[in-house]
Amino acid sequence: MAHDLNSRLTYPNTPSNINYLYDPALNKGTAFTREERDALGLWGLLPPGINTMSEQVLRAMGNYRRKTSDLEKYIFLAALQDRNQTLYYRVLADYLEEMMPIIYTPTVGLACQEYVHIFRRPKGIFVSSRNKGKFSRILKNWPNKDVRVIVITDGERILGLGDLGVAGMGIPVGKLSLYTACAGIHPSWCLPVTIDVGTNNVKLQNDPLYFGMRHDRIRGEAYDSLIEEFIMAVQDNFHHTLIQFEDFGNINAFRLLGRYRNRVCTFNDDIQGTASVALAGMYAAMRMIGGKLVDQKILFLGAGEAGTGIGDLIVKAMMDEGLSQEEARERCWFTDSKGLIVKSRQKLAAHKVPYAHEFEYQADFLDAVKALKPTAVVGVSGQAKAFSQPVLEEMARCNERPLVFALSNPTANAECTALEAYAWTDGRAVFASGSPFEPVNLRGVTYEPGQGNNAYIFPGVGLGVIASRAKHVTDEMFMTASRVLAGEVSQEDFERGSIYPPLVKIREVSIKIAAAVAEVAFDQGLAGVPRPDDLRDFIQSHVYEPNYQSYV
Ligand SMILES: NC(=O)C1=CN([C@@H]2O[C@H](COP(=O)(O)OP(=O)(O)OC[C@H]3O[C@@H](n4cnc5c(N)ncnc54)[C@H](OP(=O)(O)O)[C@@H]3O)[C@@H](O)[C@H]2O)C=CC1
Ligand SMILES: CC(=O)C(=O)O
Ligand SMILES: [Mg+2]
Repeated sequence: MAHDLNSRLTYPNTPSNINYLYDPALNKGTAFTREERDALGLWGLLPPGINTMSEQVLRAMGNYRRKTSDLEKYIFLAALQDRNQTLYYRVLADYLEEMMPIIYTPTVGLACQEYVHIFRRPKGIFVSSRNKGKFSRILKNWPNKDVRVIVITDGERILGLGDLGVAGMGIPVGKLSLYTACAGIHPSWCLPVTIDVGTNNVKLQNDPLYFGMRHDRIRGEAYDSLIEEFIMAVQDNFHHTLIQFEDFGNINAFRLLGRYRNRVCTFNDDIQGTASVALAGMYAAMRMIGGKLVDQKILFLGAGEAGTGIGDLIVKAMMDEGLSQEEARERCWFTDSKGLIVKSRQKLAAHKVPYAHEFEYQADFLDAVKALKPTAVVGVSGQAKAFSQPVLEEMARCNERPLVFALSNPTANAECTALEAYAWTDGRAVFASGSPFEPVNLRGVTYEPGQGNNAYIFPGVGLGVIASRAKHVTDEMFMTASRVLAGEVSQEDFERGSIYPPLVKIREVSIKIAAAVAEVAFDQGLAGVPRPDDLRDFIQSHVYEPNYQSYV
């Protein structure tokens, strides 16, 4: 008997009637039609009335808005995704602006911090040090065989929140929701992965509810061999799968990008996606206030993945505009936790070395601003409030329109708020932030700053790469994405104070980015399919719309 029960519980090749209700990819809930209820044997398992999807959206939104905290809203949406995937993506598509701060930064950060306490059902694949040698077999446990994009984290640098171990899984899950919501990548093509190599977060290790590996982080060769095993397991199991590295610590991120970028189809979102969205912001800012990229002097607070990633792409973009590499690097300055990066500093990490200029060392950021008089400050340090009133006042003193990008996430880690950026620069700052801020009203003027977040980039780049079956992801693709994104910012956006298009346009923008990225793949000889006559139609043919399929 027990055997019979177990075999019934095993997922059959042909879904049984109950699978149509309990498999989120199949479920339509009260929207199953009469004909489907007849054909699938669903009468009696549902209330007799039949709802349209619009009615279901209305119900979902009512329930969502009744939740009194953002974390509760997150849990509601996660449960909806587990229950009825199509409806989940429909409400995201219809209410993206309202839901983005819940499924993504800032609330996803809180959800990761609370992950082991709010956990209901697993999403994605977990591989750990315990499974060494078995990664390929584990990937075979994933029910979808046609996986086109993986977002993987090892949980070491989750937003600006540090090491969250296996609880970092909320990030790949959230990023892949955006792949579908913002670029229409089919949900069944998406696989979130956490590689659990331990955690150095003592609080988590001591939390009785923690369900990750309770040892310190594996480092060195042992770590590298786990990553290598995973990359090879992906090649064994799937074909043409894009692997996005997300929120790895920089102790590993740069090395892994260097090792894999020309071997498989991969990119690091924090290094390259962030670079692309920041460069787009710079291009758009130049359109907004006039001026040339090559005339900017940019001072970064933070010289890690995001910071030097942005620096490296801006250098490439300045070289495109005629500067030598050396001249371009001289326009980018960095401070890290030890102060201004200058030639005299000893033992700099490799990613910082190109930006160690001959200059007097400054320990303090304000002193660095005073000494260098930058046209732009870019915050990618995870340090809340580091763009203090004196810093912003100094920027406003030296610049008619200072560029102030507070890109650190989540909101509580932003280098300054939107209100601070405008208030301390007499409303003259060109401001963007990694996490969203409410519109600011200052002396009768309303500012609606844009979100300088890689979410504007990775879905479109991913779609272009997937559709063209590109072998590798190149810097030219990210630069192209920056140009397309900047070109989508309208005069109306500038007038409300934004250097990014509104989120309601993100799907349309992502599709344009995808077409341009695919074009680069064809031009660079990296595409794995023949060049289509109409790239736009070709991309569109890969786009999933969250509508119910008919089962009869
Ligand atoms: N808006 C967006 O799209 C994105 C935003 N981010 C955000 O950027 C932040 C950093 O991410 P990432 O670059 O990957 O992280 P890293 O850990 O790679 O880099 C952080 C950098 O900040 C520096 N830093 C730390 N404390 C201070 C301080 N007190 N003063 C000056 N610098 C300091 C570190 O210095 P040191 O080198 O000395 O340790 C390091 O250079 C995070 O908050 C993340 O959420 C990241 C990716 C995308
Ligand atoms: C947005 C993002 O990727 C980060 O903050 O890490
Ligand atoms: Mg990230």
